[in-house]
Amino acid sequence: MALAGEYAAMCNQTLIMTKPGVTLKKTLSGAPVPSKRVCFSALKLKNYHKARLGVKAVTQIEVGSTATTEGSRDLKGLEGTLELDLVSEGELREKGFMGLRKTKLVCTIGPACCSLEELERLALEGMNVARLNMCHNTREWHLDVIRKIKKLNDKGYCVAVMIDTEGSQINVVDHGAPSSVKAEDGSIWHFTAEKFDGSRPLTVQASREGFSEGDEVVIDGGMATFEVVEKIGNDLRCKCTDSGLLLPRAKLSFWRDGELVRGNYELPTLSAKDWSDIEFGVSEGVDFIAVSFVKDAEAIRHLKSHLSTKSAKLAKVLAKIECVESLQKLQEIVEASDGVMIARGDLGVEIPLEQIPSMQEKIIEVCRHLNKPAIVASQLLESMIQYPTPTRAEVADVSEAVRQYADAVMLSGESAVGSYGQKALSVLRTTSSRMESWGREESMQAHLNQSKLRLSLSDRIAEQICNCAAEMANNLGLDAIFVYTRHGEMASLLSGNRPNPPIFAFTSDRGARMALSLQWGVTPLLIDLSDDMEANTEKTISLIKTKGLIKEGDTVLVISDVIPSCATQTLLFQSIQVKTVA
Ligand SMILES: Nc1ncnc2c1ncn2[C@@H]1O[C@H](COP(=O)(O)OP(=O)(O)O)[C@@H](O)[C@H]1O
Ligand SMILES: C=C(OP(=O)(O)O)C(=O)O
Ligand SMILES: [K+]
Ligand SMILES: [Mg+2]
Repeated sequence: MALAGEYAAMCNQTLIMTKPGVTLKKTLSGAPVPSKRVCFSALKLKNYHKARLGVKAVTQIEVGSTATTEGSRDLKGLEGTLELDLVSEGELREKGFMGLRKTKLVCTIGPACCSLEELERLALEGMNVARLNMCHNTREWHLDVIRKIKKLNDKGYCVAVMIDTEGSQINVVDHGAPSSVKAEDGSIWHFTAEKFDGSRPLTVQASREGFSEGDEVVIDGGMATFEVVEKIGNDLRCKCTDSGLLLPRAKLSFWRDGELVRGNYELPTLSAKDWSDIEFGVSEGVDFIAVSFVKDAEAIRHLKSHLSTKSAKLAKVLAKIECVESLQKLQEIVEASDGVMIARGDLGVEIPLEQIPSMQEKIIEVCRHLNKPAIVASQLLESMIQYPTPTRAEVADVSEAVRQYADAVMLSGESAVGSYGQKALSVLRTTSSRMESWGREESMQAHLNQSKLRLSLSDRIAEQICNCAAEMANNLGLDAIFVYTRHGEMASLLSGNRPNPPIFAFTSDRGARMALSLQWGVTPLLIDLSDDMEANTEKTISLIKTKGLIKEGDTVLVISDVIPSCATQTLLFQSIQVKTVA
């Protein structure tokens, strides 16, 4: 009764309420819809001639056996097309509803996987999002990859594109060798911002003003360490104090008296190059923009408001959590963004490595509560850059991210430059699928409810619907959840409950479909939605049945948050129904 009471008190709208189990008679376009008694909630609202009664919001909770494909309704006008990607369709045919993988897979694209054939192999292997790290390679190269992915999507794949900004970091630009070089203990190196001609050159980006003698220079979070022995103008003369490898684009951090020197973070979150890369990404219609070294919510808000003036299709903005400031302002950053990447590479430079697993779990949990996807990134299968099998520890790391309910896991060098990118992706896929099914078998996924973080009534109703829907779907052992959603909001909200059955999100918005590629457990499908929810449901079930993907006796839970376009602006139609395919 809580929902009904709250609803009536706060909304002051006309409501139709009956006792539990009593069904209001109604017709929808003249078609009788049989409904059964359901011991589910004290509230049972029906879509009851809302226009006549002046009802602004209708919540319908209905459980019934409905002849969905044949018989009860005139299917004229219900023909249409349904875009389900090739890979999900194959997975569904082969393994059934419960075989659909929940954890999404992101691959960094680099020279090792940028041909059309290689990209297609990754798509077939389950890549949901292709990441382009703007730190590397040319504009033309990135453009070529984006165009190839569009080509694959035209063939029936559904791969979203993410660009990842370079951000303000100090990188090795040139260390005088084509690949990695070893720095020996006690050897002397020069760090310069200029092209350097002398011996042991190390050309690094950004100015090192403010750094002083005695500072420690740490390469790639500990691959090698140097001490600044002398400042010569704007250059630094450094002695290697801990030998190790210098990779071509290694990252540098400066430490003084055991504390990180924040000099490089005084640079803006988005540099002129980042803005130019973002313009490029927007003009190419990328789906996600991941912002490096986010320090507060302001940079994210600024970028989002900039994007909203740019084009109709809004790229989603992901905040990379990779510095201490982003941990300190985690909540506000997650709230402002459309999701996060837990960028463990740089994060591991800033906080002790042993803190990363617990920090990762905390970030994922904050994201789940705020209904934002979280990607776990960096070094998941690092050894596979060189070797065809992962270490046991790497497999355990991937499993842990899945157990923590990350929305997605990501490959970096493993796919970009590694010799076994496709195999690494297959390891991610099989490891996450196994962990997911084990979680279900052991009932570890029971009832992850949304907490009441949302403030508006309609948001809280949506949240309650998702809580109920997930609980019903799990308890009743339903086959699938169908969500009808214009902007993807309801589907992503439901994903937060991490229900057992797969979530099929039907949307007529291409951008919303792509954005859902990153959301745990959601298979996004493109379809024309009408204002008639019954018609939408019947049309989709009919089309899926025609494809042979759903059969008589399968049970689906149907949820909608579609706002009919013909209705008043404020009219909301939110419902839960259980349908048995006839
Ligand atoms: N577009 C690209 N072109 C060339 N090399 C790339 C590209 N993207 C990634 N790489 C390589 O893959 C490695 C891992 O990728 P990533 O984790 O994105 O970068 P980084 O190590 O710079 O943080 C990079 O160090 C770089 O060597
Ligand atoms: C993913 C990361 O960011 P980038 O590769 O851009 O440094 C990271 O630091 O882990
Ligand atoms: K980057
Ligand atoms: Mg980083």
